[in-house]
Amino acid sequence: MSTHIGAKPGEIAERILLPGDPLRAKWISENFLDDTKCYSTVRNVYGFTGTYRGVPVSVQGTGMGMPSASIYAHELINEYGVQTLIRIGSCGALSENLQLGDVVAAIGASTDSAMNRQRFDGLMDYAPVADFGLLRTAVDVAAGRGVGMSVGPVLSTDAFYTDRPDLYDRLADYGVLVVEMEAAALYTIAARHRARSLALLTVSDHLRTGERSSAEDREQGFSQMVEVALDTIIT
Ligand SMILES: O=P(O)(O)O[C@H]1O[C@H](CO)[C@@H](O)[C@H]1O
Ligand SMILES: O=c1cc[nH]c(=O)[nH]1
Repeated sequence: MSTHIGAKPGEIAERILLPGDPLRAKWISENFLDDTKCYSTVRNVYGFTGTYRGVPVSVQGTGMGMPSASIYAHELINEYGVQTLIRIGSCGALSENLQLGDVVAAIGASTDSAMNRQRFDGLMDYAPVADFGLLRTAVDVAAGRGVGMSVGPVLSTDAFYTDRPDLYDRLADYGVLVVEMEAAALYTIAARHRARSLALLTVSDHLRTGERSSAEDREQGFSQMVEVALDTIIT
């Protein structure tokens, strides 16, 4: 058992999906994986291992925000030997070209978080990016499934509720498609420890139109993204 995960050695697969919402992890384990076992209920942030098309795959909730997601990414890689991590999250659209339910693959993640500023002594702006091989596979898988997945940069923010929407507008001017709260930390930690990571996101809110998905949709409405993530992670 690590500090925040209750699994015994060997109970977590080398391939893992990472939703923020622990109940999304449970829904995925019940509806997409076979032979599942819950390996952790610590803090009610559930983790499960099962198989997908015969390949062992785990799914672990990470909570909301980069400090929480960083703890899970760090312990999964360093204490359980996880090598491939795909975040499957919800996000808010900044681009007018996106609609609720659209899937986005994050090629890179800008951030307002101080975590990497501290990591590099405030002297460097590190550019957190997706693993190219995983991204390429996800693009192929989405195309094969007829899922119109957008690929582009995202914002990983510390604040779900922002006082500075003008800065979101400016980032959108620079091509940032959506806002979420974890990808930058996941990409940074995976790179640091030589693991592979990718963030796939489904648009749950639209910051231009004000549309919002229900809590139930955020928990159980992301089948297309989950299927793309699972086909990608076993390839
Ligand atoms: O749906 P999840 O994966 O939690 O992701 C998004 O939803 C949460 C905010 O509602 C943040 O964690 C954000 O990144
Ligand atoms: O607007 C949104 C929606 C989901 N997640 C976010 O971080 N922001």
